[in-house]
Amino acid sequence: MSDPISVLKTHFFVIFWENVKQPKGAPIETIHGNLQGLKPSQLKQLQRLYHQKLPGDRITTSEFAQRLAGVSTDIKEPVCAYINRRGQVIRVGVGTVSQTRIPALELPRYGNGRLSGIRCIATQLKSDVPRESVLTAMAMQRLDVLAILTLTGSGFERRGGGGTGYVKEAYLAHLLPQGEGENQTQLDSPLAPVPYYVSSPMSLDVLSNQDFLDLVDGLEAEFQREFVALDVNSDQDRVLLVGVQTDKISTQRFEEGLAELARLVDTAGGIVLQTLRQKRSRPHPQTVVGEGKTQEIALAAQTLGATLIVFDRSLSPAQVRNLETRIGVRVVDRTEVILDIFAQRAQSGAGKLQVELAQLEYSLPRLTGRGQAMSRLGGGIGTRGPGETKLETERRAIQRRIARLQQEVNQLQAHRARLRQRRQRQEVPTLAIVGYTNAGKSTLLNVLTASEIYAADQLFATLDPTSRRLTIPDAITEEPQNIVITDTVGFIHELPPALIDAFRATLEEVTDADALLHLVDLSHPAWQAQIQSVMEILTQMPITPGPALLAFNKIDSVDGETLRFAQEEYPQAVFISAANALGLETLRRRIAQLIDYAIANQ
Ligand SMILES: Nc1nc2c(ncn2[C@@H]2O[C@H](COP(=O)(O)OP(=O)(O)OP(=O)(O)O)[C@@H](O)[C@H]2O)c(=O)[nH]1
Ligand SMILES: [Mg+2]
Repeated sequence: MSDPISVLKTHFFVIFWENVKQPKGAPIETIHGNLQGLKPSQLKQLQRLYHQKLPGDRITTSEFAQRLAGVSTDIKEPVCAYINRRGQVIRVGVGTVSQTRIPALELPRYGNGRLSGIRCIATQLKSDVPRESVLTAMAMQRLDVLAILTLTGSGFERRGGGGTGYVKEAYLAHLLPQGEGENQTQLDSPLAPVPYYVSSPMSLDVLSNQDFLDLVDGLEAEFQREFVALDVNSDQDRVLLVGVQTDKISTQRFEEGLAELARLVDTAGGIVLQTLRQKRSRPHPQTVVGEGKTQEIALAAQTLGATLIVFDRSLSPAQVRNLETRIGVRVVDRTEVILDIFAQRAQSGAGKLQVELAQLEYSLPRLTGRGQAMSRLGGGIGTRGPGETKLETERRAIQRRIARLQQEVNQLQAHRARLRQRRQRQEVPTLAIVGYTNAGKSTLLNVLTASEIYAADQLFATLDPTSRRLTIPDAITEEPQNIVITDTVGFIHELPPALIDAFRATLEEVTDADALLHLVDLSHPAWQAQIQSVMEILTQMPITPGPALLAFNKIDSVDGETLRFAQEEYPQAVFISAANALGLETLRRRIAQLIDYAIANQ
């Protein structure tokens, strides 16, 4: 249970379980697509396609193609047959390739080093060149090949059985490897068209004499080579970011949010392959983005071999489920990425405790939500079973664990309170450094107190508060006096509530301090929004913290204009560079004045 990921795994197992249980009772010879108006005899004919077995080394035989074209001509609808590498027909559907395609979650997951191992033979009523949507459907399924048969409109049954004359011509289509060098550009650009090959029309004879194995082996070797060239580290998540810009948010703010999300993913150890954006007046209730965008994400995930989709906003459990079903890749929101970073960073027992609590609190309503969604569908056959029971047990186990962890956090809180009380009895004033993550708080504490606590160009480098003694000249007498200065966990825009709750023992170091030093990274393009976020989080704290001094850091990498602007806007602030020890004497003096003021006004 110490591994919080196991909770999520169970969660995903449940999703998967529900998806596979349905086909169980259904007949194997299901005909997919629109069956309206079909006669029983026509349905039989379609079902008989399942009895065909094709040779493994041919795309199709003439006989199979004619039979498929015959049914299609009879029902005046396109028909698709999907065939695996063993030559078995695994799916038959009435409609185009995009209408009959295999749902993402039912596709074997080969990653983009391989094709899906399934080919499709499809009929097309008109003789036109295959349409874009058909080729997109091919790419989304990573089909081995797609053969499209155009129809003559008539034909006849031979005396010995089997039809002839139904197929007019054939097109052969398949995905193409990207070619060297192009990969890189595709990663940064908005979704480049997926490269594919479409033959000119050929006779059915030529198509059925093509060597299928040769073609597919050649393609896969090429895909594999490119995949290896991408230097894919199997431990790292390959990530697509998805941003939804609603009316409420400016383009600049939206882009800053996406840039921060990319850094979060990077810090968590993922590789961002591509960012997809959509403008909507409000998120789609079921899938956040619209149907077209969902398809685009699925296609990009298939082509780029993504293993994770990260959304820039909170997702409801139902939205996650809907998206995962459509895209076929794990979907998480921003909060989960932040929780994951915290889980990786937590070093001390207290830190680990708080992270686990936060993760459980985040996942609990999601498990519950799932239970409610299932019961809303009504009880009865097929709804009972290990899924629901397991979920209930799991939920209760998590609740018990949360209660126990909360108790431990309470003890931690009491312990920290006793430490602070002892300091207060000795009447040592306390100062807490707060600020947006990566502002330079730990670096400042190090340079002020000659310490060596961990500071790094990462988000959430610090999780546990660290206190050090700092000697500063008294504001009036200039006599050296000791205060305690505490480095704290960084804040972030829209801090997940589960984190605020779980880290309250740590955050109390902030609320209990005599005064605050609010450090701002002036070199960050979004520094103003970051000040705003920190202020908002501070006002949400149960106890209002003491007076605060604003300090702008990293002035060494700030242009003159920004510096002048900030000085005009915040004339009371201090301007420093912690890394280059600039402005520290002024800072010490101002801290002394602040402490003096805070004590006098208590
Ligand atoms: N250029 C410049 N970089 C700085 C300065 N101060 C800190 N940094 C860099 O900023 C990065 C973040 O510093 P930290 O001290 O870890 O920041 P923090 O606020 O403690 O961050 P978290 O603990 O992650 O919230 C590090 O790479 C520092 O080297 C500065 O004055 N100038
Ligand atoms: Mg830090």
